[in-house]
Amino acid sequence: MRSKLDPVERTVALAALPQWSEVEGRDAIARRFVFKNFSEAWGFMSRSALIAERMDHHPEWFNVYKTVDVTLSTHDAGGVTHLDISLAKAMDAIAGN
Ligand SMILES: C[C@H](O)[C@H](O)[C@H]1CNC2=NC(N)=NC(=O)C2=N1
Repeated sequence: MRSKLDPVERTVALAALPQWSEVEGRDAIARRFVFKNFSEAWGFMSRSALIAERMDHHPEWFNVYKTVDVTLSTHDAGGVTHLDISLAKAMDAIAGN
């Protein structure tokens, strides 16, 4: 779980996450979530935080009003692992897409 995905695993995993993209110059994936207002954005962050804590795997994120920019990478592994893919899927589900 905490080892980097091989190139084939990575291609397959990212194909299932069309809203996420590779980060330039870093082994990480990122997505922007835009909600109706701050309350919706904060609700998303609260729910995501509970999942992240349960997974012991935490997002890097930046919130301004109704926008949440999320970057996922496994620091221990120095890149994208199955934990990032799982958390990305969970965050998509929480956001409803
Ligand atoms: C001790 C604890 O398990 C580690 O520090 C966990 C916590 N959350 C983490 N989150 C992320 N994104 N990467 C990690 O390597 C990581 N490591």
